[in-house]
Amino acid sequence: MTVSGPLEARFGDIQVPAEVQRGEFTEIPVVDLANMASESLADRKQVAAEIYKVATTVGFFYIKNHGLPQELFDDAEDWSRRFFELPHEIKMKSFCGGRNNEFIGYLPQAEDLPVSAASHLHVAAASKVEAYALGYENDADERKKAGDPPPSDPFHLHGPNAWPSHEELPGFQEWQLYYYGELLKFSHRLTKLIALALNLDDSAFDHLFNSPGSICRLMHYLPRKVSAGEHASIKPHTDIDFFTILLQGKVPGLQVRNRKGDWIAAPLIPNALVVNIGDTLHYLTNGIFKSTPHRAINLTGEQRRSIPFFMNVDHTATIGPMPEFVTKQRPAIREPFVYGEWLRNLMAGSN
Ligand SMILES: O=C(O)CCC(=O)C(=O)O
Ligand SMILES: [Fe+2]
Repeated sequence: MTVSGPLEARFGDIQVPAEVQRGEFTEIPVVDLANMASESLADRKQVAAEIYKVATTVGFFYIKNHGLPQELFDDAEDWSRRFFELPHEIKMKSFCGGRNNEFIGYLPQAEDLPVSAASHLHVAAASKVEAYALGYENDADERKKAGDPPPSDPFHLHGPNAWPSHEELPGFQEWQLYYYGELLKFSHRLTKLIALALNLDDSAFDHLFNSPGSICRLMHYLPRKVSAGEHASIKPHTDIDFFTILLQGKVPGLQVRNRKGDWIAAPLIPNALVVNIGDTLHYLTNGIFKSTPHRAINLTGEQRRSIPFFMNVDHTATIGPMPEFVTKQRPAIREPFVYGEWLRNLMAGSN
């Protein structure tokens, strides 16, 4: 792995206005990925340079010409609608509470949460928002063959996924695995572009994604009236993952906070997806890539269906500032930690 030239110099070189370099952006930039799969390394590096620019300043960007077919996303919205239209009792059969990995399964809106649910679920549940999340399975990973052993799981964070049965929603499981698999494949390619953006070998992150803890989440925001002083549907947060690829669907609602504290709306751009850098990549790059706070709010009077795909590293991966990004001027921002252990603590509410 090599980094050519001091990073501070690279950072200083980027052609963006000073206020954007300070994180005071007023819109979410768009990166054109048309050359992502070019045979020419120079072409790929040009796209990577764009990513470097936006990941070090805004931390959020749209991707267009990503090569994923619109049909994939139209189908996804349709399946999401069908899932959330199921009766409450059926959705509750996949309830995330009390499972090994409480990030997986169905999380009802706060109003419908069982009183007995653990307190951290009450914190996570939002008013007028329900969600359903799928975790990693070999079956969704094109690199795995039939008979391959399941991922090693020392932290008991992998599966099993919670599905509505074939009778309850025929075709849903198959679609979920397919969609997850397509997003996982694409995300792998994006990790390579990100490695290039950081002047690393494009395989530099491959070892972190053998059986990744990635999660595909269907989200359903019901229409709601927000009275004075009330806040967003999904509260301000940063994502804890490597990066997130978000399908906003047909209804906007995402807002991103700049470093002045202004909330910048992320409008819908046809056929574009939103990517944001998560805390894991922020730590790996020793803070060079920004994990930016955001929230979502649905004030349209319509139902909103978004689908974030959280690209996570392996639960067994050790995460910490890579030596390439640690200098005397930029000391390590945190100690290395094991990702799955950190998630476990998060679930226990102690991080
Ligand atoms: O629904 C959205 O637009 C964003 C959701 C989000 O930020 C999240 O689930 O982490
Ligand atoms: Fe998020």
